[in-house]
Amino acid sequence: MIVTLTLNPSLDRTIDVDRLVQGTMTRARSARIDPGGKGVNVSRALLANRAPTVAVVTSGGADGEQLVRLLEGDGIAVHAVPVAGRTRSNVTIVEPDGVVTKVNEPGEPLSRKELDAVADAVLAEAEGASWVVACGSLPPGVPFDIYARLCEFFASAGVRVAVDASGPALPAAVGAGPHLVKPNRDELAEAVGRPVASVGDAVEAARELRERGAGTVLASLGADGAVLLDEDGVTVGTAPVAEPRSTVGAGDALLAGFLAAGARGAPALAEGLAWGAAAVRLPASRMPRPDDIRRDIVRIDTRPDLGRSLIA
Ligand SMILES: Nc1ncnc2c1ncn2[C@@H]1O[C@H](COP(=O)(O)OP(=O)(O)O)[C@@H](O)[C@H]1O
Ligand SMILES: O=P(O)(O)OC[C@H]1O[C@](O)(COP(=O)(O)O)[C@@H](O)[C@@H]1O
Repeated sequence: MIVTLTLNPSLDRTIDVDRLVQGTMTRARSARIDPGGKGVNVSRALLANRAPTVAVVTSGGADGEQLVRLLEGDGIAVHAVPVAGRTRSNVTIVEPDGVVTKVNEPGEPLSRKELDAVADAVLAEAEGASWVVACGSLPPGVPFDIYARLCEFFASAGVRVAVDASGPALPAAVGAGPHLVKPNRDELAEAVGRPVASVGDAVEAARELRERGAGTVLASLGADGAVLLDEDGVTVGTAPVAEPRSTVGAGDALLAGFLAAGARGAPALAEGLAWGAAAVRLPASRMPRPDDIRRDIVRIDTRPDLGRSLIA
């Protein structure tokens, strides 16, 4: 069982337009709503591939109720913690040439009591779980070391913790010794305070995060695939997609595939890459099902070309 935690979930609104011109009124061609937030997406991808999971989410107002309804409608086990603040909406605007514009709301603050209720929910669900996966941005005012505290707590309880965080929450969590972190290229660069322009830069940055406390670093590099650094060493992989449709949630699909496949070494990296590539071929934040996943396109390299520049 994999428990995901999304403190700042969302209703993901994807709007297709012919052309977006800033400062003008644009009529949409179509629109859809998906349940969103990084942990939520990890649970959606796991369930779509019949891996047992439960999603712990906060839920506020009518939008929070809709989020829970959508998840339950998909058959996902949800542990919703009611909160006073409204669940946010994140908007993705897609143009026919694939240009994507995203606006993520900050979300609303959580009270001390609400945070305690979330902690109780995670604790209850984590009984007997293989992983707790804490993902996504933190609502305003939530302490940046909350994921770090989660790592420290579960280290003594014997449950592995994976963290997908940005900003100061990532280095704080790394220092608390998580079993796994999944930064993307920007998050990796911010965490080490230098640019990541090549595969070698990504490997060096991942190495630094391991030295600071992370057990495994799964660094996602968009179209350049991913770098895995764990106790077995460095593995780099790619899974090219000729015509990407939507990269929203691709990192979440990568992480879900990696965890579902055992979270270790080249086989898990290959599975994660296959799920990530499948997500990129699907519209909006649709998570891949078994029929969408092609493992034949994955290329794994245990002796990577460290000098290879990443796509700008
Ligand atoms: N344009 C793309 N072509 C092929 N695969 C992609 C593309 N963008 C993302 N992916 C896949 O999705 C994974 C996650 O994407 P990335 O953008 O790094 O993460 P995040 O969504 O967390 O920002 C990548 O490691 C890769 O496997
Ligand atoms: O918590 P954040 O960083 O605002 O991100 C939330 C957004 O991330 C997503 O989970 C997409 O994830 P990716 O960043 O992997 O594309 C959306 O469903 C959601 O709207």
